[in-house]
Amino acid sequence: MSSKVIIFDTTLRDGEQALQASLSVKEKLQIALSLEKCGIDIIEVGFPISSPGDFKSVQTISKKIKNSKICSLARCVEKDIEVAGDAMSSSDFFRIHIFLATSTLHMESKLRKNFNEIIDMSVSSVKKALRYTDDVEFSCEDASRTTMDNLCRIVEKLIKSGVKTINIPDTVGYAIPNELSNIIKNLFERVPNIHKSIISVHCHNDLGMAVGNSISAIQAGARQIEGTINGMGERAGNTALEEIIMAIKVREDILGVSTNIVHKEIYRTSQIISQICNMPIPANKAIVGSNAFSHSSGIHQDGVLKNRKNYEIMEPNTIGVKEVKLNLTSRSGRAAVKYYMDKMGYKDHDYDIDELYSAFLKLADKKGQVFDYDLEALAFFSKKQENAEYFYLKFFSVQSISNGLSTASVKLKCGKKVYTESSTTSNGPVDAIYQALNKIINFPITLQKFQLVAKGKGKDALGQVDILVKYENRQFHGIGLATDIIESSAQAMIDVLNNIWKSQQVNKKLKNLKKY
Ligand SMILES: CC(=O)SCCNC(=O)CCNC(=O)[C@H](O)C(C)(C)COP(=O)(O)OP(=O)(O)OC[C@H]1O[C@@H](n2cnc3c(N)ncnc32)[C@H](O)[C@@H]1OP(=O)(O)O
Ligand SMILES: CC(C)C(=O)C(=O)O
Ligand SMILES: [Mg+2]
Repeated sequence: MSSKVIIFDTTLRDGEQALQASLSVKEKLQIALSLEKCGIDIIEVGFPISSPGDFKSVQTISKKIKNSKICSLARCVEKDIEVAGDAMSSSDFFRIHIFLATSTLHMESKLRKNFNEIIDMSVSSVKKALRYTDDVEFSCEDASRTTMDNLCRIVEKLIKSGVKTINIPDTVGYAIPNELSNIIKNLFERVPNIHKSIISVHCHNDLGMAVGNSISAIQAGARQIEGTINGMGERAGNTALEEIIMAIKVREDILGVSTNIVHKEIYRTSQIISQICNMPIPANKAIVGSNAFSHSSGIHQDGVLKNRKNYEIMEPNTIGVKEVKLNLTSRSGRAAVKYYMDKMGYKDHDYDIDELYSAFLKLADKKGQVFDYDLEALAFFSKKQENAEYFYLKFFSVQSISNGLSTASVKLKCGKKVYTESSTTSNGPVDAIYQALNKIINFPITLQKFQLVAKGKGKDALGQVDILVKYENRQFHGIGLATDIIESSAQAMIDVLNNIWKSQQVNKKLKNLKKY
């Protein structure tokens, strides 16, 4: 049996079924290109009979993708198979994926057919598909609720009729790991021609077991895993491919298999797909969540700083994550505070760690998250200076008109003086207000992240804006909270400006100290 597991991605088909609005041709192509770069073996790009738009995207993607195999879905319906073959005709090698339900429940109450009719429909559809390609996959939909006798019977017939890949879907996410691996083992034991095909599984996550089920299927002999990036898909989603891929890599000692994936592309691919599909990734999502490689509690941070392996089972840069984050919160200890001070170039004798740590705890309890520049301010500012905000927004007004132009005016208090400026742009009111502020401050800053979330429900919910800005090779965070989202955007920028200003004052103070 091969030690390679084929990775079959269905983000553009099963994943897209979960979206509130279908993707455009351009968006689908962008996703397909990133999956190809990630080394995905087979990309299921659509279900071309379902709409002219889907046909067009399958056609477009088929012309562009060269290093992954393209695949399209079809029912056991002649027209579906014909349309799938036509849509992919410009690809040098492609797969047609046919499916038909085999469980008694689906046969009786959905398809209204008996099992003999199901076998006939399946075998004749395979024959039709073989006219377009020699690579035909067949899925016995709802296989995990199909009787073992029926499953063995139909699988044998399908392999005989030329199917190269037999897929065993857990369509409704009902199976548990031991059960799915028994189904695969039974197929290997009871179907005489089973070794002429590759056995695949396609799991759904209704009970949160899609990845566990897929892994147990690999252990029982499955050599193709179907799933989606970030686990997107019908209802609770599909097997999250990034989790399977990394489980295979990290637990090679037990699983003894590998994939063709370019691991360093995983994080990037996940981010692209999340953004295009407008499906945010939960912070605690395995592998690709923003917390997956960050450490928050003091004991873990201390352990990681002594030896990363204490709390990291894989290196973040394996999947393309550049930085491990140690969050500075009131759960952090001295080790993390010292780590950030070291990182900024301060030596132990520059500050008193016990004093700094107790000031840090007070600030962390008040502010939630603390950043490196906050530590600097705590270590080198007097109490009075530390709490003083240098910049303060006294007034703003914004006008957006339908030809696309936005004008913003601001009145900003800078220390003891007040300045007024305005700016007009075609990039919307937030950009207009940011430009007006920067006309006054004139800091060479680059906005790296802008995130707006509603805190609460309804029209009067508070809008929280979090921004990340780069200034002279350092990153500064800012938060703004107001019911008016333009105001919260402006407040977030002013928070950043105050943080930069404080850090400049620390630098000035340290330079002056060095003179003596
Ligand atoms: C488990 C899965 O994920 S399967 C894939 C699910 N994906 C989708 O359904 C997305 C795309 N679907 C569509 O665009 C449409 O449903 C279409 C174009 C496929 C069909 O549209 P319609 O012809 O209007 O049929 P509708 O969706 O209402 O019903 C599905 C029909 O397909 C039949 N059918 C379902 N599966 C199969 C199959 N594998 N082979 C043959 N017929 C099937 C159903 O029995 C039903 O037939 P009926 O109308 O004679 O009762
Ligand atoms: C079409 C098949 C493979 C499917 O998506 C399922 O059974 O979940
Ligand atoms: Mg599915």
